[in-house]
Amino acid sequence: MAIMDTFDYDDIQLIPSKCIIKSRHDADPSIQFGPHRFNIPVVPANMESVIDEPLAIWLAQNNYFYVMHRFQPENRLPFVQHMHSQDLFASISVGIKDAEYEFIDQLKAAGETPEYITIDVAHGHSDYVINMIQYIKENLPDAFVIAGNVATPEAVRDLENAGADATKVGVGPGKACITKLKTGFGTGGWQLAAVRLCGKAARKPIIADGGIRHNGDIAKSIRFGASMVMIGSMLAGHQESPGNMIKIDGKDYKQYWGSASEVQKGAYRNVEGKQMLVPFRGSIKDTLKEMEEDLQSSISYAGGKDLESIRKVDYVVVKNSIMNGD
Ligand SMILES: NC(=O)C1=CN([C@@H]2O[C@H](COP(=O)(O)OP(=O)(O)OC[C@H]3O[C@@H](n4cnc5c(N)ncnc54)[C@H](OP(=O)(O)O)[C@@H]3O)[C@@H](O)[C@H]2O)C=CC1
Ligand SMILES: Nc1nc2c(ncn2[C@@H]2O[C@H](COP(=O)(O)O)[C@@H](O)[C@H]2O)c(=O)[nH]1
Repeated sequence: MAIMDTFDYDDIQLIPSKCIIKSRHDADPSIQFGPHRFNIPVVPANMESVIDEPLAIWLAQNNYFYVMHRFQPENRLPFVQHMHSQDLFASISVGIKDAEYEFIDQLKAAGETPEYITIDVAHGHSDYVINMIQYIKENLPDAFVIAGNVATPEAVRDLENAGADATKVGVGPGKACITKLKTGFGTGGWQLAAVRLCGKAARKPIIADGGIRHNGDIAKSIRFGASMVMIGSMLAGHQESPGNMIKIDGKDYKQYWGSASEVQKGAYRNVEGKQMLVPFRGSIKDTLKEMEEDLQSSISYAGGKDLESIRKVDYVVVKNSIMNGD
């Protein structure tokens, strides 16, 4: 089967509806996601070059969603305990290898249920992911389980039916990704259309993961069915970001590396990611504030008062021409 009618973020413009608010301040861009309500539907990617413990603490304290990465596995139980000792929600990632089942056992034995657990693998449409969803639900029934990553409506339905509370959509659209080049597979170039297809099949929330290049792409993700948007490269260049700062010709950059890169894996085996530099952008607090303000504007253009109004707007397919005026 070939899916012919596809598009990506740059191919779409949303059409304004009559404004019903006096000020953009009156627009509410918050989102209920699992057991918490967050300021905006944005979550930094669960990558070692995007999030670390100090940033996770700041995000949780300030009402932003976060997902801690899984690349220092021994730190995860102390991390959950540390978050809970401060009355903050814990949100962690797991893989699907055998040792990860022992980690779920450890959490249970310690009496620590993270509020959110993300099953983070490249190809999430798999019985091994389904087994992990079921194991977490059996042993830590109060955890909100996010499973991914997937690219198809069938995958969304299979993971939801296995017990996932949300699914994460996006195989290969990431900035540090070379999956599409090395394997020929994925949603690179049609990520927004994949979000739309998956969103139509979903009965539970979906996270659009990868390919966000402008703040307006967040509103477009919401329009096409996402409840939350995961962002890597655009959130990796801040003073709070874990990557090293590099100066070239007087300009500051931060290192951003893929979770399946040689840098992350420590060996050139099954590499599907690269390391790159992203421009330094100052504090993440300012970037998140700007995203919030831009979403408030989006809600105003949608003719509503909250994110729900964005889901109803019409759109046009302009095929790669939204930058023509620049
Ligand atoms: N969103 C995306 O497009 C992508 C994201 N990533 C990120 O990179 C990190 C590493 O991912 P991943 O390689 O899944 O992690 P893991 O090394 O934990 O692999 C997951 C498990 O699935 C098995 N597996 C079977 N088929 C595949 C496949 N096609 N791709 C990957 N694993 C497979 C692996 O076995 P074995 O290793 O023996 O094959 C391994 O046991 C994750 O954080 C992931 O999110 C990576 C690529 C794409
Ligand atoms: N194919 C790969 N995808 C990766 C890798 N590391 C992370 N990712 C995915 O990218 C998004 C972030 O995308 P961005 O466009 O916002 O930068 C992240 O959440 C993962 O799903 C990798 O090594 N290879």
